[in-house]
This record gives sequence, C-alpha cells and structure tokens, in this order.
Amino acid sequence: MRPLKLTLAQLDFTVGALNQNSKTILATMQAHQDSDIIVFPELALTGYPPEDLLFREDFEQLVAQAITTIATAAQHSVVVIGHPQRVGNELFNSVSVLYQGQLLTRYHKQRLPQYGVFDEQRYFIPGHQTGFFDYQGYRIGLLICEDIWHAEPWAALQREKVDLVLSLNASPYEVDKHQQRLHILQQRIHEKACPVIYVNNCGGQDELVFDGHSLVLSATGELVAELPHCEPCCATLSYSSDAGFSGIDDWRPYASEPLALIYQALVLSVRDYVQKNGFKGVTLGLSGGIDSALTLAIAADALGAAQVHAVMMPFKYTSQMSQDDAQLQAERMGVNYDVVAIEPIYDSFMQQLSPLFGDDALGTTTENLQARSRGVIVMALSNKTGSLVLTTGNKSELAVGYCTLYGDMCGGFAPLKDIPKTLVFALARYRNQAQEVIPERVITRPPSAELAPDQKDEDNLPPYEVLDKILTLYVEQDWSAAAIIDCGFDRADVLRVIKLVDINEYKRRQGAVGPKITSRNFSKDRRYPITNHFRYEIERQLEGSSKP
Ligand SMILES: Nc1ncnc2c1ncn2[C@@H]1O[C@H](COP(=O)(O)OP(=O)(O)OC[C@H]2O[C@@H]([n+]3cccc(C(=O)O)c3)[C@H](O)[C@@H]2O)[C@@H](O)[C@H]1O
Ligand SMILES: Nc1ncnc2c1ncn2[C@@H]1O[C@H](COP(=O)(O)OP(=O)(O)OP(=O)(O)O)[C@@H](O)[C@H]1O
Ligand SMILES: NC(=O)CC[C@H](N)C(=O)O
Repeated sequence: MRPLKLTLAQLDFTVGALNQNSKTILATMQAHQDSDIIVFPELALTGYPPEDLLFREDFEQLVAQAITTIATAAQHSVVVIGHPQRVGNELFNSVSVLYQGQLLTRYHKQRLPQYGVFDEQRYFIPGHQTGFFDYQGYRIGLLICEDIWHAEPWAALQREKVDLVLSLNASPYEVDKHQQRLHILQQRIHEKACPVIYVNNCGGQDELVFDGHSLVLSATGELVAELPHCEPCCATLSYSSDAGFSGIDDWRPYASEPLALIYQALVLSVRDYVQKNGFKGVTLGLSGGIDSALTLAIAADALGAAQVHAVMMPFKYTSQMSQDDAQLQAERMGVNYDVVAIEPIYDSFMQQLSPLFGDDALGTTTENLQARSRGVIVMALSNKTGSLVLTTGNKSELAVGYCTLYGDMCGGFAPLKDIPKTLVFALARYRNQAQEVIPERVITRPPSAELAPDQKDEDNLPPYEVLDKILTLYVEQDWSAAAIIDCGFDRADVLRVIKLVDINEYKRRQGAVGPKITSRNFSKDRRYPITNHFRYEIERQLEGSSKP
C-alpha cells in the first residue's frame, strides 16, 4: 500500500460565519490538493460552540448547502469535516467524509460533554454507531473530541481493525490541558495500539480559547508531531502501515513553559475578540498598578501598539509614582497615551449630591464615585472611537467583589478575569523577561486601589498569597470551610472570604466576559445562584449559631 498524505487543518473557525468558514475550508482544500486526506476540527463549518444557533432552521439550511458545496469541491482529496447534521427530528454533532461529490461516510459523536463549559446535550442526540471508512487500502476510524476521553468508542473502532484514527476536536485551553490530552491519547493507545491524528480548533471564541496544539501519536504512543500552541496553521505528513509517520513538513516544538502558554492564550483571546467583533482597537484605564499594566502588555502584543489607547485618570489620591509609571510603560510600549483628570468630574458629582448625602460618613461611596467617573470616561472614548474598553479586574478581585460595578468593571472584555492576582504578578514578570515593558516598581510595590489616602489592598483583604489559596480551594475545588480551616488557614479569614465570594455573585453576573484559563472560571464553569443562603448553613455548622 502506498503511503497516505494527510493534512491537519488546525485553523480558526468563527462561530456562525458559514460563508467565511466555507471559504477557509475551500482555500485549504485548494492549497493542499496533493494530500490524500484533509482533516478539519469538530464543527469546523459552524465554529464551536454554535450554541442556540443550532435551534434555527435557517442556520441548518445554510449548513446543508455548504456541505454540498464542499463535497463537490473535494475532487483531489478526501475531506473530513465536522458540522451539525439533522436526521429526522434528531440533531447530531457529526463528521462527514466527502470525496468527489460523494459522502463516503458520516459519523455522529457518541459522547456529548455536559459539564464545565460544555452544553452539548442541550442540542444534540448521541450517536450509537462506530464511524470509519476505507481508502487506498487503509481503514480509517473517526472520533469526535469527547469520544476519545472514554474507553468504549476507541475500543469499538479497534474491533473494526482500523489502521489509523482521526480525532476531530474543539478542545478549549486551560492550564495543563495539553498534558491531559496527551495522557488521554496515550491511555487509549495503551488499551489498544493504534496511531492517532488529533486535530484541534485554534482561535478565541468569547470566553473560550481553542489553543490548537494538535497532536500526532504513533501506534506505540510516541508523540510524533505537535502543532503550535495558539497559532492557526496546517501541517502535512505521510503515513504508511509499514513505516508509520514521516515527512512532517511544518512541525515546530511549541513553547512549553506554563506561563508562556497562558500568556499566548490571553493574547490570542484578546486579538480574536477584538477582531471578530469588529472593533478598531482597545481603550483602557492605566493606573500605574499591575493589573492594568499586564492588561496593556497583552493588548499591545495582541493588536499592535497603534491599536491601543491607555488613559491615566488621576485624582488627588493618585501618587506621582503611579502617574510616572503609567507614562513610562505607555512610552516603552509605544501605545497611544492620554491623561484625563477626574477631579472636576468627581467634584461636580459631589456638589450635586452633597445635599442628599447629609452629614454621615460616606465610606465607599466616594471611592466608587472615583471609579465610576473613570468608567464614564473610558466608555465615552469607546463610543467616540469605536474601540473596545478592556476592563482590568483579576479573578481574585472578582471573587471577593473588590471592584466597582459600573466603575472599574466598566468594559466589554476582561482579559484577566480568570487570572488570580498571584498569577498576574508571575505573568508580568514573564512578559518582562523578553523586554522590560512593565516598570519594575509596578511589580514590586504593594497593590493599592488608590481610592483613599495611603490605601493598600491588604488593608481590606488577606495577603494575596493567602487569599488565592483559599479561593482555589473554595471556588475551584469545592472544599468546605472546615476543611480549609483544617489546612491551617485563619478561621476568620476563611469565613470572610467565603462570605465575600457568595455575596458577590451579583457583581460577577454583570461583569464582562473574559478568557477561561483555569479549570473553573467564573462563568459557565461555575453557575451559582445570586440569592443564596448556603453561607448561613456553613456558619451554623462551624459555630453552632442559628441564622435565618
Ligand atoms: N445582591 C445584589 N443584587 C444586585 N445588586 C446588589 C446586590 N447587592 C448589592 N447590590 C448593589 O451593588 C452596590 C454595591 O456595589 P458597588 O457599587 O460596586 O460597591 P461596593 O461593593 O460596596 O464597593 C466596591 C469595593 O471595591 C473596592 N474597589 C473598588 C474599585 C477598585 C478596586 C480595586 O482594587 O481594583 C477595589 C472598593 O474599595 C470597595 O471595597 C449596592 O449599592 C447595590 O446597589
Ligand atoms: N488613576 C487611574 N488612571 C487610570 N485608570 C485608573 C486609575 N485608577 C484606577 N484605574 C482603572 O481602574 C482599575 C482598577 O484600579 P485600582 O487601582 O482601583 O485597582 P487594581 O486592581 O490595583 O488595578 P491596578 O493594579 O491596575 O491599579 C485599573 O486597573 C484601571 O484600569
Ligand atoms: N468538544 C468537546 O467534546 C470537548 C470535550 C473534551 N473533553 C475536551 O475539552 O477536550
């Protein structure tokens, strides 16, 4: 048997863009017409996840038309492509194998993920048949994403004596995900030896980052090729039963440092959100603090400095150091930079509101007025220039509600939404290794919201090293308060943090979307009620007290 030439199309497919995605598919087919087989990711035609577009008949009709067009165009290569497919009353998450106007086979995904960010059982019916096709003397098996995370779909294919498995994926990034994927593939191969080609989607889609990172494994589980992380591309290789894989023409080792992988995922996510939603660039408030500094670096790396507008908005509590550092970073990165003082705006609010406020202490009211004055400014700039406002809050602050609704929460996209504060520091240091764009002092000085004289975050919150550990255990690992306290954390800190997390769900629901990076983000991964009295049960258990 002659070797098969296979192309892995690790490309970016925009959700709903049926025409544009079809063009990408047709252009790839044209560019790789000397390949025997071209493999696209899961639901490549529609983008992933199409969500409730899948309920629309007009959407379904256009999908069917596009599949016919692709089948007709598949004259030189067999095209393996993911798309939704209706059969009677049932909708499947399918793969079609198309060649010279014919459907060689169609396979329906058997394991539909319904956990974390996935909601496939809302739309699809699981398939029950194994999928494979015979071509040039080879028997080639088909699996779709979640299928390969389970033993049986793989075992069923092996009973059909397939020579090679093609796995089509829309597998979103999270920390350590590439290792999990590799481990799962090697586990399957260990159960029954067979080479596998794993092709992943690559691009940002709202809160999801598809990181590509496609894999080729030999029948012995050896990692033969790995496509780049967060970079759309195609790669071609040959496979024969005798010689295995050879002739990999576009293989590069990916950056394997965890911080590099996270940083690149954030950059891809910002770039795709901005471009796919038609923005001309981004605007953000640059405070001289670490969150806005890192957000600025990510934005400039994603879009180029010319597309980024940073605005320092000083108030009487803003230190000279903050103003100097903001300016220095803007100059180093070459972004557009302006200074707009908020004092007159704040004073005007206070003048009008003072008669209503009376003589009582104002507490956070004045702090929030400062944050909201800044929010109004960045939104006005967005309206005027057509730029997207990036909000700069990190996961730790969002967790405990240390942010102002309609103030510093103003904005359309939150790059650091799933990045705990301690990781913000690590990422800032990582970015500075390539070139020191963030002034060192921004990283070393104690974080402060500068909303009151000499304020430090740690006057109001436990130190971030402690806070982040408690948050990880409570939010990401569902530990009980008692178990966290037993680990050695201060009881009062633990109870306070848990209470803050619970009572601030309303804020998070109103916050901007941002990329999922951890194993559990504050969005689809964690769906908590806003009205939620479970914290009283926790306190009751710990203290024996009876609360409402
Ligand atoms: N359950 C619920 N459902 C719906 N709405 C609810 C609500 N509970 C309160 N609210 C509303 O939310 C308001 C309170 O929220 P909000 O106005 O945001 O204000 P609030 O959470 O009271 O204060 C903001 C906190 O964030 C800190 N902060 C602000 C800015 C930046 C930073 C930083 O370091 O980055 C920190 C600031 O020091 C202060 O501690 C209430 O007045 C009420 O209108
Ligand atoms: N003086 C300022 N000029 C411009 N933007 C500001 C200013 N102060 C706050 N902001 C905006 O509000 C966000 C919240 O800032 P704040 O300083 O209150 O808290 P933070 O979480 O420590 O953020 P950062 O580390 O960026 O300072 C900032 O990231 C920035 O976008
Ligand atoms: N689209 C899917 O089926 C994704 C589920 C899978 N376990 C993954 O994240 O890789």
